[in-house]
Amino acid sequence: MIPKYIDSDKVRKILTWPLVNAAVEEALKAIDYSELNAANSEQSYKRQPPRTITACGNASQLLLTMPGYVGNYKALNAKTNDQLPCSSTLACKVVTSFTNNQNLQPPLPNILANILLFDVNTGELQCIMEGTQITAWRTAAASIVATKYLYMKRFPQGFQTPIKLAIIGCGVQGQSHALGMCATFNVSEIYLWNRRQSKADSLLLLLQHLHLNKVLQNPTKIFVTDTPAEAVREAEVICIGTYSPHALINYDMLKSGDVHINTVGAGAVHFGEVSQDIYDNAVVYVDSLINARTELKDLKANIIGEIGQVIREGRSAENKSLTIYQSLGNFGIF
Ligand SMILES: NC(=O)C1=CN([C@@H]2O[C@H](COP(=O)(O)OP(=O)(O)OC[C@H]3O[C@@H](n4cnc5c(N)ncnc54)[C@H](OP(=O)(O)O)[C@@H]3O)[C@@H](O)[C@H]2O)C=CC1
Ligand SMILES: O=C([O-])C1=[NH+]CCC1
Repeated sequence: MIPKYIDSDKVRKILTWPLVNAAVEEALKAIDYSELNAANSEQSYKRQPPRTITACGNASQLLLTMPGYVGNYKALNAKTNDQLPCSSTLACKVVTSFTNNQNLQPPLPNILANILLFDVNTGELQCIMEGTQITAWRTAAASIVATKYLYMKRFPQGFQTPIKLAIIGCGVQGQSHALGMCATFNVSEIYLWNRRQSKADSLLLLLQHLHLNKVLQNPTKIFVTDTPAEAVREAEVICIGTYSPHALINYDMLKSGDVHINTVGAGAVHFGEVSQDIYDNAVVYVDSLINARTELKDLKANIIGEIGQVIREGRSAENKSLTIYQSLGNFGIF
């Protein structure tokens, strides 16, 4: 059987922020470190082993494999909301992170992804889905869900609470975080910083265009800053996604009071964009403890647990004004 190929145009057409946010919230909720092997033939269950990271030549060229299995789940028909028959999904996301791609002529994304879907009865490969955009949207959506549960829940207005947002790094991740956050929350001000300012300027123009065309509804004041410190000075929510090998923000730069940080980048080592003194003053939540155990083993931080547990138990984040969502990635299924 020749597997079906779903290209990036087809994938892009079905992505909307409400859809992706809801799917990612479900996926985060389903990650449960404590029940990893609780398979039961009657109930829905999942298996998501740790991902593998293979250096291909040097540490700036990586191959990541992210398998996942969900057994016996009942999805809803997106149009009618009717329950579909019970099904199972076996998938593996395969990602490359080659940090020189942006310098090629023409440039390629540094992060490229494909998602493989298999027949659950025979193991045959059924479908290859272009996953580069899904990765950009999914990662931002996970930060959005983390912001909703770790930050927005602190305020009586909840979702409608106006926020001042900082985007540190305006590459693929910075852009998807800016767009997703503005589409989901009431962002009153957004501060953009990028090492090469031209990318921050382009993101400013894109956001202005989307506001003008009413794709983004809430009015947002948009600023490009000269330094990361200026970008975060007023910010209540900070999204940082770069390949920087050293910290770009430290504790003294942050405003006092409630602040939430989504840190998604840093390349081969999945932390380090944020200084040690920020971790010293924060509580940290992750997407997947099983990956954190290896990938964050050198991070000195108060890691409370998985964001999925906060969602499942409906509890608030620890009573601390500074929270961090440390995003590693890894959804074989989404
Ligand atoms: N947690 C997760 O699930 C995921 C994490 N990631 C991670 O997010 C990060 C960004 O990925 P992506 O947006 O796709 O990559 P891009 O190549 O699109 O963007 C990279 C960004 O990093 C900046 N940058 C690179 N080196 C430095 C440096 N030394 N100091 C400051 N800024 C720097 C670039 O600035 P400039 O434009 O000036 O070069 C650019 O803004 C990576 O670390 C990647 O591994 C990606 C996908 C999923
Ligand atoms: O989950 C993911 O797709 C990735 N995490 C780090 C780089 C890509």
